[in-house]
Amino acid sequence: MSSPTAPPILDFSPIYGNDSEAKSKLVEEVRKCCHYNGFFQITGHRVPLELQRRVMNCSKRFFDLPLDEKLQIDKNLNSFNRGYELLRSQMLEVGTGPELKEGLYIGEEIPEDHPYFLQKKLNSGPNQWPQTVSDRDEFQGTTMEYYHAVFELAKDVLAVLALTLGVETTYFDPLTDGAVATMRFLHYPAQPKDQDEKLNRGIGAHTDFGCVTLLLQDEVDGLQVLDAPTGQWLDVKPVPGAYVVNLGNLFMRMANDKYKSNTHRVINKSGRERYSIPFFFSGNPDYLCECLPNCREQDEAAKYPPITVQDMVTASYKESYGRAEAYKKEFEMKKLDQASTVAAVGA
Ligand SMILES: O=C(O)CCC(=O)C(=O)O
Ligand SMILES: [Fe+2]
Repeated sequence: MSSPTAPPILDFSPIYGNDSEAKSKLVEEVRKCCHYNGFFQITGHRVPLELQRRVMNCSKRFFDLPLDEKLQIDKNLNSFNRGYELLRSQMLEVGTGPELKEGLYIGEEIPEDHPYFLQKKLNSGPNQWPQTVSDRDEFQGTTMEYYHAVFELAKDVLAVLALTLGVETTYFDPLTDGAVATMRFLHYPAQPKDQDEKLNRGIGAHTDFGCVTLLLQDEVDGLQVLDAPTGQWLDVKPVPGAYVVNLGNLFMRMANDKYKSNTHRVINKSGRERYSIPFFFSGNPDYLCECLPNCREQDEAAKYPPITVQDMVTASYKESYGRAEAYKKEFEMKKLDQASTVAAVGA
């Protein structure tokens, strides 16, 4: 058996050109990746390197702020998933500790009179901007410029995914029109080198919830993808300017499990701070996710009933945050237990 290899790096530029042979080759390679584990990297896209550098600089400026200033925009203060998330808030992998990462959640600017806000659509509301970050206008401007650039790229990726399914590039327009996407600035502090691999995660083993994720990493590695057939964890080495693209659970469901949403994790053992910016494309909240064309044989049934983007993603969030809450409660109970034991001994 050949040894497993990390997600391939694909040149995306044929999609913007007229070389139909190069385009077909790209589509074929993407299709192969979708069947294998749903992960690939792309270069040759249209998001400028210079914009990626500016947005990474914004992210670092934010995380450098004192904790009390970051907590002024605590994401627990609103119900629409925007703002700052403290270290150790999430726990995606059963049996591990809360995750060693902090984040800033950003999305399309949705004012409080917008129908999406009024109807409580998925992650829809005003962004929570840090008031004390240096060069605040530039911070907001760059962040939104980047958000919109990656949104466009996500649409291009979906157009290619449509081609892999043998349908028109416009097939996903009803999914992308009015789509909701969430971007996270993430910061992983350096984990001590000798820390127990089993228990400490930057982000625990998980699959993504939505349709497709586009991830920008800095030059510090730490991201790993599980090679299901061999059980090995493969490093996804950072490639300057590239996006790691992976399919989420929603896309796998629509593809009747023919395309994969694969398990991945981050352990930052580099001894350095790590920064990344994942962009989670969910889709129009009202879009009804049904089995996609050419994803089943004629007599094969769809494995899943239709579900809206809104319902599918909301259910996934509830599950993962519920786990972190349950863990913290258990942890607090243990501390209380120990305190009462100590008190009894000391009495
Ligand atoms: O930071 C990374 O490299 C991966 C992040 C990730 O998997 C996620 O946020 O879902
Ligand atoms: Fe992920």
